[in-house]
Amino acid sequence: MAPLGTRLTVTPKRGQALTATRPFAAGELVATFSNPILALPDGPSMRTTCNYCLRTRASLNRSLRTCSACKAAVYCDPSCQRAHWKVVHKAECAMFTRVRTNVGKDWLPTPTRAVAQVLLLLQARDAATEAAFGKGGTLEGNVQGFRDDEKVWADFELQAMAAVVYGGLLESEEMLQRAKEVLCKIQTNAFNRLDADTGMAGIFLDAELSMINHSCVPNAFIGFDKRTAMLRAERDIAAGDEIEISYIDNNLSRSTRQEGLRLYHFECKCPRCVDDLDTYQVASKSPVIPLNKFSLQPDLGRFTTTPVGAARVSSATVETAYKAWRIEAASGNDAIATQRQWKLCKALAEAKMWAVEPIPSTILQAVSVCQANPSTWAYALPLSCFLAIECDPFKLAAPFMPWRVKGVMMLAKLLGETARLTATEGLAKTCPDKTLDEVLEKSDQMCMCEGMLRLVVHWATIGASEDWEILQEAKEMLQEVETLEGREKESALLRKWAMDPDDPEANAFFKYAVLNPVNELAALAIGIMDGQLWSPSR
Ligand SMILES: C[S@@+](CC[C@H](N)C(=O)[O-])C[C@H]1O[C@@H](n2cnc3c(N)ncnc32)[C@H](O)[C@@H]1O
Repeated sequence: MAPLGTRLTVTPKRGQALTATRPFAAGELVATFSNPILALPDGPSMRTTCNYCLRTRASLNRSLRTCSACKAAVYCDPSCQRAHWKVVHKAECAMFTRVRTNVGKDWLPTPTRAVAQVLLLLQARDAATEAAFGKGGTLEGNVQGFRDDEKVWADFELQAMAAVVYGGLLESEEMLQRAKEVLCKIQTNAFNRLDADTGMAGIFLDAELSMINHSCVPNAFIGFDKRTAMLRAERDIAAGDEIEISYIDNNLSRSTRQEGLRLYHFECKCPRCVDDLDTYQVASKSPVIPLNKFSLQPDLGRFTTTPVGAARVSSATVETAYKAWRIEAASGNDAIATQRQWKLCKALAEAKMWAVEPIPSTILQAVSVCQANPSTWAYALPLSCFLAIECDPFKLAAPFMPWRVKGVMMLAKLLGETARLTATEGLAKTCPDKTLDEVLEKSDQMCMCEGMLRLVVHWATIGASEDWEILQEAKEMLQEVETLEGREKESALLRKWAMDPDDPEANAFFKYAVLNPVNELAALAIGIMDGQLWSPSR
């Protein structure tokens, strides 16, 4: 069954597909998926994450209760424990006693646990699991494709064996074969449930959601909230359009994307792949560009003319830089490693291709490096401004995309902090740079902060669920900032701008009080990356 507003179709070259039966506006929720067959945290984090609702101990800020039988699975409360027992833990609980006895561990690697769960649910004749994973089940497995890849298949054999042994299942050739087929289906259909807020991963598999095919220029995206996946339109979708999401980071170069898609066993024929388009070329064709009128990059012309006046570097150069960067990035993320990674971005930086990886990832990492050291802390602000105006809008042309909203929220928080320090004169003491200090001194950082918060509240309301932590936090901060004494006039103008960005007076104020200082700060970023960050001087 397909969710309301969609229907299942079958295409000759791509198998089953999900197609819209009515139009969806950009940002609109297409469907929610709350009854996954698999929803589990990654390996060892099953000890620090509620095994049912998948909220982490850190986000809940309290200790979790452990299953008294297996002493492995943990829960945030008795209702989650009962619900998990019903959906799967009843079948898998004894497995963890075996694991402890055999290898002295209280967790299993994610794929092993996932395969064991499916096999145990099949054994218990669970209807949904049978319909998806049973003989003639709905899920594509690309079994032959995996079998042809010797290295992958050898890996699958080990994982399948572990699932059968720890699952306490009959160790027959038939069971092992079945376990490998289950693994193929999981690999093809499960989502990496990357939690944007905590950075925690895990896997999520829902049989209906698995019907969605891939494109590197998708028209939809998925967000996760606890045990629910939400499918939203990334741009307007017309009735009759196939709904497509990206299985991988679609901003990476073509060969890196192809490497990521290898495990799905198909050749992507999207325009980005066929014409080998870079991030800017894709952004320039995006139908959601006009939404950026209400954003930190309201100069819509930039979407079609950027990078300005520079010769584009070839995709081969991008590939080489990214490959070298990936090796370097794996070696560390401290200041020295980040500086080395930045050097590998040189060719792209000279061409001003700021939104092309590995530049954004390196700058984002530099933000963390700055924040870890009091003498460089303030540099995080110009670097984040740069990401918000020169990288994120071109990588994610829709301003409601959660990663983009998160970047603006990061700025709001930094500004709240620098405003507090400037007011107490603490910033001048810690700010490592005179020019930065001067820009901050003359800017109204509270106005900038409020502008950011209004953007977050506006876009998160469109592209995320009401209880998204970032949205809640932004609303609370906005309430505080709005009610600060002495800023009634500024706040009224920003409120007016949020309601009508075309209002001349409000728009001019937003430009003067928010956009101009953000651009001035961003202008310092490359100098910081090229030198000051690594040898701060005053
Ligand atoms: C999650 S499933 C999607 C549903 C699948 N089409 C089916 O019939 O069950 C992933 C598999 O769908 C196919 N697929 C997804 N996107 C595709 C695309 N753009 N072109 C061709 N095949 C695609 C590949 O076989 C891939 O391994």
